[in-house]
Amino acid sequence: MSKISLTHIQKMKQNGEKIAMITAYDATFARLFDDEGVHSILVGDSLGMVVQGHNDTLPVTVDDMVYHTANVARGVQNALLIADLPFMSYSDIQSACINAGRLMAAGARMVKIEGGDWLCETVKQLNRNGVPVCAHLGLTPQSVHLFGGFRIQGRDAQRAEEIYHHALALQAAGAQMVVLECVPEQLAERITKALRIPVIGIGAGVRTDGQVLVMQDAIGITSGYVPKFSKNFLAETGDIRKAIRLYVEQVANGQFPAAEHTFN
Ligand SMILES: Nc1nc(=O)c2c([nH]1)NC[C@@H]1CN(c3ccc(C(=O)N[C@@H](CCC(=O)O)C(=O)O)cc3)CN21
Ligand SMILES: CC(C)C(=O)C(=O)O
Ligand SMILES: [Mg+2]
Repeated sequence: MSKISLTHIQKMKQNGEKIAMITAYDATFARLFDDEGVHSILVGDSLGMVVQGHNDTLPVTVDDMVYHTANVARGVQNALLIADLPFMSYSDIQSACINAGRLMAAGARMVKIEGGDWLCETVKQLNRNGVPVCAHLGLTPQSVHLFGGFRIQGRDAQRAEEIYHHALALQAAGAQMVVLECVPEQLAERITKALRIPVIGIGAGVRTDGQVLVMQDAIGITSGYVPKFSKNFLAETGDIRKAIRLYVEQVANGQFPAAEHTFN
C-alpha cells in the first residue's frame, strides 16, 4: 500500500510536477482513483456532509474516520493515503496522539489537522511518534461556526498575513504538507513559494503545488450547493474512470483550476 511515499510527493514539488489529490470514503472508489493515477487519496471528514448528509463536518467521530480509512486502505495500492482527524479529536496533544494512532493503524500514512500555529506542539509530538502531518489552513470547515459560514479566508491583508505566518510556523514545527482551502490565489501563490513542503489547494487557484477535490464534486453528483471552485469532470467524459483521468491530467497541465474556479 501507498507506493507513492511522502518523499515522492515532496520531490514532485521540487520538480514542478503537480500533485493530484481526491477524497474517497470506500474501497471501490479508492481503487478506481488509484488506478487512474491520483497521487494521494484523502479520507476527508467531508464525509459528514457527502456520506452522512449533515450540514457541516462537526458530527464526524474518530470511529467514523477509522471505519472509512480502513475501507479505503483496502482499495489503495499506490496513492499516499491521508486521513482527517475530525472535530475536537486533537484539541489536546494526548488526544491527537491517541486518535492519530488509530487512523495510522487503520491504514493512513499521514493525518491532517485544521488550524494554525497553536498546533505546533501537536505536530512535533505526532512527528516524534512517527506520524506525518498535513496542516489545513484558510477555510477550515471545522471552524465554520467561528467564521459564520463557509467563507473565503485571507481577503483582507491582516488575515492573509496571519495565514501566511501560520503556514511558516507549521512547516518549522515539522508539518510535511499543507492544504490551503478557499483563499485568494495571490496568497496561495505567496505561501506556495515560501514553503519547501508541498501546498495542495482547493479553491486556492492554480499556483499551488497540487489540487484536492471532494470526489462527489469532481463527478458532479453533489446535491444542493456546489462550491464555485469545483468542476464536474464527468460532464465532458461520460465515464467515471475517464473523468478522474481528466482531473489528474488537467491538474498536471494547469488547465484546472481555471479562472472561473478561482478567488481573487
Ligand atoms: N461537497 C463538498 N465539497 C467540499 O469542497 C467540501 C465539503 N463538501 N464539505 C466539507 C468542506 C466544506 N467546504 C466548503 C463548503 C462550501 C463552500 C462555499 O460555499 N464557498 C463559496 C464561497 C463563499 C464566499 O464567497 O466567501 C463558493 O462560492 O464557493 C466552500 C467550502 C469544502 N468542503
Ligand atoms: C476538502 C478537503 C481538503 C477536506 O478536508 C475534506 O474532504 O474533508
Ligand atoms: Mg476535511
